Amino acid sequence: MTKVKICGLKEVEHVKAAVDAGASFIGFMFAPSKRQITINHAKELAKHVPTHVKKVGVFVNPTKEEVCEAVETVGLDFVQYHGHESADFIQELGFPSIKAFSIRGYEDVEKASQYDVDYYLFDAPGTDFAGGSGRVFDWTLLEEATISKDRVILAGGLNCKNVCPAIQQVSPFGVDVSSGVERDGRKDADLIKKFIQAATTVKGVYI
Ligand SMILES: O=C(O)c1ccccc1N[C@@H]1O[C@H](COP(=O)(O)O)[C@@H](O)[C@H]1O
Repeated sequence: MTKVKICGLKEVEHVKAAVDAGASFIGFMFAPSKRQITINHAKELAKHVPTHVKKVGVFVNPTKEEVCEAVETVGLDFVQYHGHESADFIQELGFPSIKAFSIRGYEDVEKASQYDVDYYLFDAPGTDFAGGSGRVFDWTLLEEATISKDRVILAGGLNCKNVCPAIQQVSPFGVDVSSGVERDGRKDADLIKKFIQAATTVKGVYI
């Protein structure tokens, strides 16, 4: 079954909706974004996340101190690096990690092989911020990827309508969504539920 990460949560109601609907990962944004929250805010939200659902902190070019403080205070299970962090930087910090790659062309997909991380997240390039633009990239660019599919998380403009064809085409380990489960700039419990239902009932080609 394809795993789902619901990203950019800010309200307890939406954390509960994601957990109840079967999300495997919940993402808290610590980087500049309209979804950015403080470490203390995330700590409060984290109280509503059971241990089987993994808490992910999303950062863009953070300092080591920022990452360590958030991991310790919130009890993060994974750190998502969504900027230009080097493989050495991620390695030195040593936390379970997800590295995001903004895909403009195949050369961006190839960059993934330079990293030794738990999951490789392929996303569309950001617009105002480093990610979370709600834009889709060309999924056919992943066809030649050398990274094992069971380490791939697909992101970028996914929603309740396109998540099934996306999974059928790419067969990723997981899918990640932010804009696609929002209405008028705010997360929507009904869309979260519909997205998770769609993503977890469709079968990929390889998984
Ligand atoms: O969500 C954001 O605002 C954001 C800002 C900076 C870096 C990453 C961000 N979000 C990540 O991008 C994916 C895709 O978002 P979308 O579904 O296209 O809106 C999101 O899931 C986050 O992992």
